[in-house]
Amino acid sequence: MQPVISIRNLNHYFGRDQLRKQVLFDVNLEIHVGEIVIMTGPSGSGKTTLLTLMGGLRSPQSGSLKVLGQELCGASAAELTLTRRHNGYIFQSHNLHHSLTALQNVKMGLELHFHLSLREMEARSAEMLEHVGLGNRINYFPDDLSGGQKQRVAIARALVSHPKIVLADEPTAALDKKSGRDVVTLMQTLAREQGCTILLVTHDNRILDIADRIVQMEDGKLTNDSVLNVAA
Ligand SMILES: Nc1ncnc2c1ncn2[C@@H]1O[C@H](COP(=O)(O)OP(=O)(O)OP(=O)(O)O)[C@@H](O)[C@H]1O
Repeated sequence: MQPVISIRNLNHYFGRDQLRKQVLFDVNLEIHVGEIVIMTGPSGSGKTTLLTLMGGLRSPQSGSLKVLGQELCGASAAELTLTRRHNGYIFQSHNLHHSLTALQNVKMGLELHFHLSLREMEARSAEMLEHVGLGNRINYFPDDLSGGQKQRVAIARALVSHPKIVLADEPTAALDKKSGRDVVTLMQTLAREQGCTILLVTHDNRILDIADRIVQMEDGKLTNDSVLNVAA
C-alpha cells in the first residue's frame, strides 16, 4: 500500500547567502496509513521544521516529500493549500480563539467543508465535543476551561473533519501528567476509530508508549527509527 507520507533525501535551509543555514540533512521517512509515529529529539534538531513541511505549512526546497501521493516539492501555493485541508493540526498552546465558544472553535475545523450546512456543522461539532467528554461544556469560552479541556477542544477541532493525517506539535507540553495522558489516549482512540495517521512531536517521555513507531531527530538528521507495537 502507498505510504501516507513518503520523504526521500529531503534537505531544508533557512536564510539566504551568508546567513543560509541547513537545518534538515538528507531525511528519509515513510509513514503508513493508521500509524502513530512519535518524533523526539533535542531542542533545535529540526522536528517542527519537518512537521511543518509535511503539513504543507512551508514549501519543501530539495528532495522529495509526498503526502497522499502528492509531491509537495515544487508544488504551487494552491496545491499546498489543498494538502493542508487533508490535515488536522494540534499545537502545544491549543490555539483556540478566545472570543469563540468551544462549539464555535470546533466548527472552524469544518469551515472549508462547503458541502455542509451550518446546522450540520453545528451538529457534528457538538457530537465531537460530546465524544471528547465535553458535551456539557459546548457553550463555554476557552478562558473558562482547564488546560486539559482546552486541549480536548483543540483535538475535537482537529478531528471533526475526519482528516487523513493529524500533525501534533508538543500537544501535552502545557499539561500536567494526568491531563497529558488523557489527551494522548483520546487522540489514539479517535485515530483508531477514524483510521487516521498521527505524527506527534514530543519531549514528553511519559507518552512514548502510545506510538507504533518512534523516530529520533538529531542535528537535522533522522538517527533512529524503532518499531514498537508490531502486534497492535
Ligand atoms: N523561521 C526560521 N528561520 C530561521 N531559522 C529557523 C526558523 N525556524 C527554525 N529555525 C532554526 O532551525 C533549526 C531547527 O528548528 P526547529 O524548530 O525545527 O527545531 P525543533 O527540534 O522543533 O526544536 P524544539 O524542540 O525546541 O521545538 C533551529 O536551529 C532553529 O533555530
